[in-house]
Order: sequence, then C-alpha cells, then structure tokens
Amino acid sequence: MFAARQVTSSVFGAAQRRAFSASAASLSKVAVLGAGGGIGQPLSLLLKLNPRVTELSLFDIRGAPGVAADVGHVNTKSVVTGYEPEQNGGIAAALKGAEIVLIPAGVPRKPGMTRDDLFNTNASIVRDLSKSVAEHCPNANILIISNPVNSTVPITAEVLKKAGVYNPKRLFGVTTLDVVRASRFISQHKGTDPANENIVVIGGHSGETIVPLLSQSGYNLEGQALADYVKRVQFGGDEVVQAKGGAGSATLSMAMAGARFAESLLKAAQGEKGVIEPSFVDSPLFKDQGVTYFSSNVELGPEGVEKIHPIGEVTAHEQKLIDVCVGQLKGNIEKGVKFVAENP
Ligand SMILES: NC(=O)C1=CN([C@@H]2O[C@H](COP(=O)(O)OP(=O)(O)OC[C@H]3O[C@@H](n4cnc5c(N)ncnc54)[C@H](O)[C@@H]3O)[C@@H](O)[C@H]2O)C=CC1
Ligand SMILES: O=C([O-])CC(=O)C(=O)O
Repeated sequence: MFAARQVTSSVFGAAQRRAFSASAASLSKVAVLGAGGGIGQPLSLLLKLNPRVTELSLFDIRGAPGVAADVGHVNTKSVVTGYEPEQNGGIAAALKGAEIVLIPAGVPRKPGMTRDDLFNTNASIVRDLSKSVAEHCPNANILIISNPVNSTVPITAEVLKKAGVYNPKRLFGVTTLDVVRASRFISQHKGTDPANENIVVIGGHSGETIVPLLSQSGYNLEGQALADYVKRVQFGGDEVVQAKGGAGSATLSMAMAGARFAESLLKAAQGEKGVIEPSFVDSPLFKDQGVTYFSSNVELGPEGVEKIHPIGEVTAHEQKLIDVCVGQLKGNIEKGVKFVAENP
C-alpha cells in the first residue's frame, strides 16, 4: 500500500489487496490510542484500507466507538472495534493481542506554542497509556506520535523499564512526517517528482532538533536557499499550526505518515527485506554525548529494529545543525526520564 519511499494511488487497488491478503497469512491486530482525534480518525481510515491489517482496535476516552462504526463500513475485510474506558472491555480488550500500537492521544499545539509546551498535559497521558501497553501487550511495536516526541518516547521507555518489559527494538518515535515534508519541499523547489525523493532527516522531532541531510541526496543548495529549506523542514509543523489558526496541528499528513510507518512494520514482520524508515529510537549513534534516543534511518525486521544506519557523510553546515540538535535533544530526553522518576 504505502511504499516506504512513496505513496501511490494503489491504496485503493483491488488487485493489490487480493495479492496482499493471499500473502499476509499472519493475523495483524493494530490498535490506535486516541482514535477519536484529528490524527486518530484519518489514521484509522488508512489502516482500514490496509489489507495487511486484519483487526483494527480503536480506543479513545471519547468517540472511538463512533469512529469504529463509521470506518467499519468500509468494504475491506478487517474487523473494527471501538473502545472507551468503560465500553467493550476498555483498554485491556483494546490492547490484548495487538502487534502494533499507535499512540496519537494528547493535545495538539496552538499558534505561539512549542511542542515542549504540550509536555505538562501529554506526559501523563502517554505515561498512563504506556502502563496499559506494558500490562496488556508488552511485546507490541509501540509507535509514539504524541508530542513532544523527544520526551514522550523516553517516558514510554521508562515506564516499560519499570514494568520489566522494555524492548528497545520495539519502541519508535514517529518522525516520518519530517521526511515526508523534506521530500515534498525539495520536490517543490527543484520541480521533481516527490515520489522519487527520500531526503534523510535525522535528530529529533521539534524545531532545531530536526536535521535534513540534503547533501546525501546529491543536492547542494547554498546560502539563503539552503537556510530557507532547512527552516521550512524544521518548522513545517508550525506552518500547519499557523494555517489552522488555533484548530490544531497537522492531522491528515500525520495520519499518512503514521499509516506508512505501520505498513512498513507489517511488511517487515511478514518477511519483507530492506524496509527502511526513519525513526526516533534507542540509538547508539550519540550515546557518548549523553543522547540516548536519536532518529535516523532504521531497517525494520520481524523483531522490530533490525539495524540502525550510521549518519554517513555530512557537510560542515549539516554538522553544525547536528551539534545544535544534539545539545537540545539531551535536555528533552532528560526531561522525560525525570518525569517518570518523579511521577511513576
Ligand atoms: N509525531 C508527529 O509527527 C506529530 C505529532 N502530533 C501530535 O499528536 C497528538 C494528537 O494530535 P491530534 O490528533 O491533532 O489531537 P486531537 O486533540 O485532535 O486528538 C487527540 C485525541 O486524544 C484523545 N485522548 C486524550 N487523552 C487520552 C487518553 N488518556 N487515552 C486515549 N485517548 C486520549 C482525545 O480524546 C482526542 O480524541 C498531539 O500531541 C500532536 O502534537 C501531531 C502531528 C504530528
Ligand atoms: O507541529 C506540531 O505541533 C505537530 C507536529 O509534530 C508536526 O506537524 O510535525
């Protein structure tokens, strides 16, 4: 459905659905926590369209059963169930047997806010949902969408560690949207087909922690053009927040990015080789500088993270961006770890 490098109109292709359902013998339950929200709804729809998903479990503190009833009428085979805390067995039933759990639960930004301004509300939401994951589906792949991702991923890791079920290969901060944007923006600049662009983006998921490595795709923008491009990738989220004027942040492009990541995990779980996605994971790349999580290209396999790719060659300008990123990330990660230590 979604190629890691491109999305095609084959999302609706009957022939492809038949081919997948023949090959996708395994049962794949996918759960969305926060399914009633701006991201959760279109994400649920895209997952319903994915023939690799056999069961779709939609949980929210409000609204998920309605979304499930609606999405459940789409004529694909997967079974959809909606859950609220006191309905259909609540979060325990929603999570039981899940292979992938996507978490877009939490508040979005309004103009003038940074992602870190969401910490006070979203940290406890992610902590509590992570406790439920630890209890009900500790072996699932966990995809954290809720912001600030640079801190919410460490929060989930700390919760899983406390529960004795932390598997660094199965925890992913979703930074796919940064690559989607970086690829789209360069295609607009150069007049190329965005489907053929796959700009490497590393670091984290907020402002200056987002580092596009344009040189690795053979592009050499310079001066103001380079500065403008980097700024647009780093602050692409703000562009949407401003345009929505208080009604939230990116939801549709994020749903596409989340669905693409889930599709890549399912492909890898079903034996496909060479599936690569960028993701914010427990990473050795900058551990010597105290940065325990970092986003870079990650090869996925049946066990989750199979290989973390090295950063590779960078220009002097990109190195400066990385230095700024690493300094900021360290603080974001420590904030998440400290939160769980002080608020278990
Ligand atoms: N990683 C990324 O690239 C991106 C992340 N985001 C983040 O995703 C999050 C969600 O954004 P939207 O969907 O636009 O927000 P939204 O407010 O439209 O939806 C959030 C949903 O979460 C639900 N929720 C709240 N607490 C919950 C709990 N304890 N359990 C289950 N559900 C709960 C709400 O009821 C609501 O339906 C935000 O934190 C936003 O910043 C947004 C865009 C991109
Ligand atoms: O900007 C935001 O707050 C939402 C987000 O993470 C993005 O769009 O990349």
